[in-house]
Amino acid sequence: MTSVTVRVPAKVNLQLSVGPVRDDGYHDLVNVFHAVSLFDEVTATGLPEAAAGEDDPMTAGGVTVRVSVEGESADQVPLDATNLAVRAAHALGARAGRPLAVALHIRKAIPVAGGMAGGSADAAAALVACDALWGLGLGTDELTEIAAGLGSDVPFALLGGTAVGTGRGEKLTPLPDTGRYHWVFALADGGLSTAKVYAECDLLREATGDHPAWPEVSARLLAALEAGDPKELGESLINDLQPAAVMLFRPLARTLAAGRDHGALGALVSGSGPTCAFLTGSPDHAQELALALGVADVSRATLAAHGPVPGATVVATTP
Ligand SMILES: C[C@](O)(CO)[C@H](O)COP(=O)(O)OP(=O)(O)OC[C@H]1O[C@@H](n2ccc(N)nc2=O)[C@H](O)[C@@H]1O
Ligand SMILES: Nc1ncnc2c1ncn2[C@@H]1O[C@H](COP(=O)(O)OP(=O)(O)OP(=O)(O)O)[C@@H](O)[C@H]1O
Repeated sequence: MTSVTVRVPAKVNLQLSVGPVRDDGYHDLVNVFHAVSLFDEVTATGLPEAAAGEDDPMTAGGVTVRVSVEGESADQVPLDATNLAVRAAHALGARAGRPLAVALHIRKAIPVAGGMAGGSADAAAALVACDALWGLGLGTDELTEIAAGLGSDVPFALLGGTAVGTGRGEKLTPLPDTGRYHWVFALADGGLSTAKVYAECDLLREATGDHPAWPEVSARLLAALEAGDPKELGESLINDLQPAAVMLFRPLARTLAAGRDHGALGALVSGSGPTCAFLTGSPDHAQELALALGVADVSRATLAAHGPVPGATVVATTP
């Protein structure tokens, strides 16, 4: 094979309950992930191994990676070895034990630094694409282990669907697919740093003397998912990071209010934000809400999407 293309979804968090800070600086979570039909694509193309050279900043452990990006906010995506897809290829290639070289091309549709795990998605896609390109044949367990080392959200981007994440979000239990949910996402002008939003959450809790309880999965949310009931689901959505995201990005309060005023069944900040997510009852309802939010001028752009959808999947190969 000379090239492999993988499609990978964005996520929204149906429940993000943030527990106490751990000794390693991360927070224990209950994180109900939901993959939605907003996709990045990563194409991995083999390069002659002669491209590899240890003095090249894009070479690590005998693996040389080139990266290019097009699409949504492509200018904000790093093109050096900090790119999460590059880090994924380096981590995977290290398991091959032979010199390798690959070009990664990323087509972005997931907003950058938007709380929808776009970088994590690209890392997961790069793992799947390079595993196929290099014929490594690593199993799900091994890929998931490498994914968890790259970031807390990366294992879910491999899995997709709807799943409960515990630990720092990397330990996953899939939930059965019982419904199809129609979402509208309001994209913000700018991004938020995930680490800063967690830090702000800690500060707010300190200021209010609010000690977080050990997080537990919401029984109401699980029942809503089991019943496939969007109205119940809308009323069960939880994001403990929302107050912190709104504090750091004040216009979000207006965006969320506009969604509720225009009939969303549920409205919340997606993960660490600043994208806002609105649950609707049907594709038509989603289109109407997207239009109304556009007219209200409370976001940079609106996108309709549905979930759940599968995780990182090979969509094309070139022999
Ligand atoms: C907000 C979420 O997107 C919700 O799914 C995730 O919890 C963040 O996942 P991610 O972007 O993959 O985050 P990582 O790259 O693992 O960590 C980035 C930073 O977020 C904070 N972080 C992340 C996950 C976690 N359980 N506790 C944390 O405190 C830490 O400051 C960490 O340094
Ligand atoms: N492939 C990539 N795509 C987007 N951003 C990347 C990528 N690799 C590294 N980054 C860096 O990571 C930062 C966070 O980007 P990302 O789009 O993953 O944020 P996010 O969606 O808020 O993350 P999460 O929801 O997982 O917390 C960006 O500001 C960018 O500098």
